[in-house]
Amino acid sequence: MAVQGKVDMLSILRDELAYEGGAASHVFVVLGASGDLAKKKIYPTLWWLFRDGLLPPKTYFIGYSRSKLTVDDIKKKTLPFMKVKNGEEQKVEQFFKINEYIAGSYDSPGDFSKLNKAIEQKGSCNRLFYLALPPTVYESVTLNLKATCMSKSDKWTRVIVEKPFGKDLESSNRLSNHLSALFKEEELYRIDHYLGKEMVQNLMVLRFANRIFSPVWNRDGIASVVISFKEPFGTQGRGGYFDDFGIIRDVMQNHLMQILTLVAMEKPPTTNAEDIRNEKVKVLKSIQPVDIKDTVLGQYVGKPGGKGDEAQGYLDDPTVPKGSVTPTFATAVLSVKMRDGMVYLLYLDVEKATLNERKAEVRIQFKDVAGDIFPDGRSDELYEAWRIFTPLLNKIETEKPKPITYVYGSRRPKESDEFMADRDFKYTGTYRWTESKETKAGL
Ligand SMILES: NC(=O)C1=CN([C@@H]2O[C@H](COP(=O)(O)OP(=O)(O)OC[C@H]3O[C@@H](n4cnc5c(N)ncnc54)[C@H](OP(=O)(O)O)[C@@H]3O)[C@@H](O)[C@H]2O)C=CC1
Ligand SMILES: O=C1O[C@H](COP(=O)(O)O)[C@@H](O)[C@H](O)[C@H]1O
Repeated sequence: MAVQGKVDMLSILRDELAYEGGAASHVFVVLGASGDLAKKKIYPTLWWLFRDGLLPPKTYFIGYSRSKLTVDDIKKKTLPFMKVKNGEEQKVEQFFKINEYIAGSYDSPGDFSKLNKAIEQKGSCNRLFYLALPPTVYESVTLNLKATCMSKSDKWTRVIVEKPFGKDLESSNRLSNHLSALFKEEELYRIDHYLGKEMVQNLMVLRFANRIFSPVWNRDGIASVVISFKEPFGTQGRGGYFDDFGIIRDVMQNHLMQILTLVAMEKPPTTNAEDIRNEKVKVLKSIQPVDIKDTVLGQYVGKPGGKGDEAQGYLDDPTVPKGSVTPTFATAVLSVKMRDGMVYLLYLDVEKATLNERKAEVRIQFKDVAGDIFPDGRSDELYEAWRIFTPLLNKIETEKPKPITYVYGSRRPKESDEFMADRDFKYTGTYRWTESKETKAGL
């Protein structure tokens, strides 16, 4: 799980570059430059930093992956995600001028030497390597980086690895050992970009800095919590990574667990990263492994008659192996038993290609209050409002009375004024149909 405080690329670059005073050269290498993360998040973020003048003057970008591409190909892929405004076209050109692309494999020392030569051409520089890659290649890539691409002399190297950190407990431990044998802790960043999201960061403030929620956020107040993630699009060519991992590893084990810990943890003594981490770990230790009987798994199929992406089921994505049973949907129920006896029931719900809206949501179900005056749980307002109108609506349905007519966009029909006048209706301050009536009502 990511270290709190080292959350997104923006903060990494700000932290790392600040103490250089902008004097040194920097080379940012995107490994997996041909992929989805690179085009949707990494290149756009680099562009925004460049556009807003947040990078040191001598900064260069190198994309690296196996696909035979050019900088122009990268530009075409990522432009739709860069949110370029009118008048910024020239700046975009300048941005791509400081980009390079190198095709190479993830296990060839020769290809990493090529990459190193390209970096060396920028002179003595600090180096950041962002692994926008499936975790299956982290070991070979980092071995090659260590052997061939580290900064020389007084310059530093940073290696940034993405979630999921491993594929299961064993491979995660192995990866930890592998990375710590190669790099110092200060050279390593483990990223979970959900920690950088404003709403996620606000969860602690919501819980621990106000009087509304703190008193009810306990075993007496909360019945259950539902944490959901829904996306309106499918894998869109990410089968090379996704099919090996599936939705539980992709989103549930990391993004949703980070949210879960922030929802369920006790108040930390301070907002210091270690204190928060310790509280989160206590929550995680209180959760039993998820049982298959408490889980529902699914995989999306194309929508009959749907257009474009909608028509494409998971198995129709050409990057997904035929007959794959990898889940793209999962719901799981967990229970967290805290030391004070507090029990949360947690529903985790992750879905790709489901709604036509995108959402990540935490829903808290509070317990019923004692002495509930609405014992049958019926929404009484709704019930009464329908009770009042249903006989009328039924009558209209059966008798079909002829409606009076009125002209589109005109004032209300004259007949209705007469109808109201017949009843000696007292107009009140809210009546707004005609100027004369408004005046009469004293508005
Ligand atoms: N996409 C997203 O929105 C986000 C993704 N991430 C993380 O980023 C990482 C990469 O994800 P993403 O970019 O979506 O995945 P992609 O499937 O797009 O993979 C990235 C690149 O890796 C190479 N690749 C793909 N599959 C394999 C494979 N089996 N073996 C070797 N190389 C492969 C491909 O490049 P080539 O063939 O050219 O070498 C591909 O372009 C993952 O760890 C993911 O969890 C994190 C946050 C968001
Ligand atoms: O890590 C990932 O996150 C994205 C969703 O993140 P968002 O910030 O774009 O909402 C998800 O699409 C992807 O599958 C997963 O790898």
